[in-house]
Amino acid sequence: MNQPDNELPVHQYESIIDGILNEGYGIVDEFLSAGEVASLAQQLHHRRQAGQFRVAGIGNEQVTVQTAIRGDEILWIDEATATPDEAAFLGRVNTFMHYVNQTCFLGLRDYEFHYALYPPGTFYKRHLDQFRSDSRRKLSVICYLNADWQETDGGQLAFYLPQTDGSEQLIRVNPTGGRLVCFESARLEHEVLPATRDRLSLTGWLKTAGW
Ligand SMILES: O=C(O)CCC(=O)C(=O)O
Ligand SMILES: [Fe+2]
Repeated sequence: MNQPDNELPVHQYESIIDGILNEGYGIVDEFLSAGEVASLAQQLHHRRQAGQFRVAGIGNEQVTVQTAIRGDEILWIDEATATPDEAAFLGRVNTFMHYVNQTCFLGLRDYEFHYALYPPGTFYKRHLDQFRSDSRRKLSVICYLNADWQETDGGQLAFYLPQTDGSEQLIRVNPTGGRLVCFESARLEHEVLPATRDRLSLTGWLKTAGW
């Protein structure tokens, strides 16, 4: 998955940044190839079968589990125990983060990522990703690991885009394998709709330094 500098997918980075600036969110397809999606999905399942996943919580410390708000199971990726594919994914995100810093001056320094699996019927109600006590989260990044996702499978990511007249526009994005979605963590309210099959992703945040 490592790419030499002269082959960086700069066009992908540019279209993500353009999307965030112009629409409030950026999307690129094929951030990961079908083969990469398949191997990361396999590693997710392997780790889940090994009992490494936990029901996700709400808030910084992930202490409160409230399935009426969110029903996904997650596993934070630890660089020390990452598989080569996981490390390569993080390396790619790191390259994107540095590109964003050079072009947008956001001062991003760090990132954190977890696998997420939403079993059928589970969801994540409308929310913002930046918690009161952690303003370091600047950009939310989600990369989907679902082969052959169909519209009828549900599980869309819904964005609530504020309009100048005070109304909201609802945008629905399918969690198509290989697709990467990125938006400002403090600004864009969003929701995960229930699906009829397992919904897999790598979700994370690009963060500034400090507290
Ligand atoms: O999986 C998604 O599409 C979004 C997940 C999300 O909103 C979150 O984990 O905060
Ligand atoms: Fe979120």
